[in-house]
Amino acid sequence: MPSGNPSKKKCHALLPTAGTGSRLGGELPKQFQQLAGKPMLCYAIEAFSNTPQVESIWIGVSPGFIDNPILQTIANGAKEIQFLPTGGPTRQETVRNTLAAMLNAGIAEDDWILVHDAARPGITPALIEKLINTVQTSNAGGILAVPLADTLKQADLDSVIAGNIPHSERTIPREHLWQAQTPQMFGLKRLHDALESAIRLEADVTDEASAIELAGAKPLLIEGAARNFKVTHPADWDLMQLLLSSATR
Ligand SMILES: Nc1ccn([C@@H]2O[C@H](COP(=O)(O)OP(=O)(O)OP(=O)(O)O)[C@@H](O)[C@H]2O)c(=O)n1
Ligand SMILES: C[C@](O)(CO)[C@H](O)COP(=O)(O)O
Repeated sequence: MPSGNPSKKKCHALLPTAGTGSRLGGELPKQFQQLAGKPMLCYAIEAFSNTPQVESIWIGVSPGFIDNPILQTIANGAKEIQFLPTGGPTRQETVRNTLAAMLNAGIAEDDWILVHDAARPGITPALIEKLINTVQTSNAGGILAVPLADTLKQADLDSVIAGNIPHSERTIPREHLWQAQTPQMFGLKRLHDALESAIRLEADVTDEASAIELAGAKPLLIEGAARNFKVTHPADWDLMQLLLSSATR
């Protein structure tokens, strides 16, 4: 468990931004495509820039993208932003590489890091502050998540409700089931070491909390919001376009 006075630790945003957006498609990776008038990445940068407790924003991009002029237009005037060529073959490797660069840059080992998908442009300063204010007093680390509202079904290979398993296992009880969102907030060195270990074990961790759980801890679940969904498929893009075109931020 990280030591030190939780209130003295600074908070920094880490935006893994090195994906190819293959499930969405398009000429550019989705985070750089125009969404409601600006590149999708701008929305997350603005939300963290407009959150007073967030000191700096670190953005891990593919090494091949680091000199792309689009990055300078995106960074224009926002809070202390660092673009880093730390993109890796998987999301968790991008996050691990960016955390290592932050340690090398002298960020304090027990400062808080909020890892947020560039693909979740619906994030707001209010949601970020809710996470910070809850986690900072606990030292445990935590994530935004939403309680599952739909009934979950187990499918078989023919995409029908699985008949080859006991009926009691076909409909998965949804009490205590949550859908993980981001930001996910943990101590810098603690998260780096947990991800390093998970990658070495070739564990399939698709979020930061999974690596922390693997290390034996139990992160807090803090209720997020439906608007903070991840833009993955074309239908998500269309829905987020509507939301951002009409919503007040
Ligand atoms: N090697 C990777 C893969 C993903 N990401 C980032 O992780 C976030 C969530 O990942 P996802 O929505 O899956 O993005 P992509 O991997 O780009 O999408 P796809 O799986 O459709 O290719 C995105 O901001 C993406 O840029 C990353 O930094 N490095
Ligand atoms: C981190 C995450 O957004 C939590 O739900 C999700 O695991 C990312 O998955 P992806 O396949 O890398 O988009």
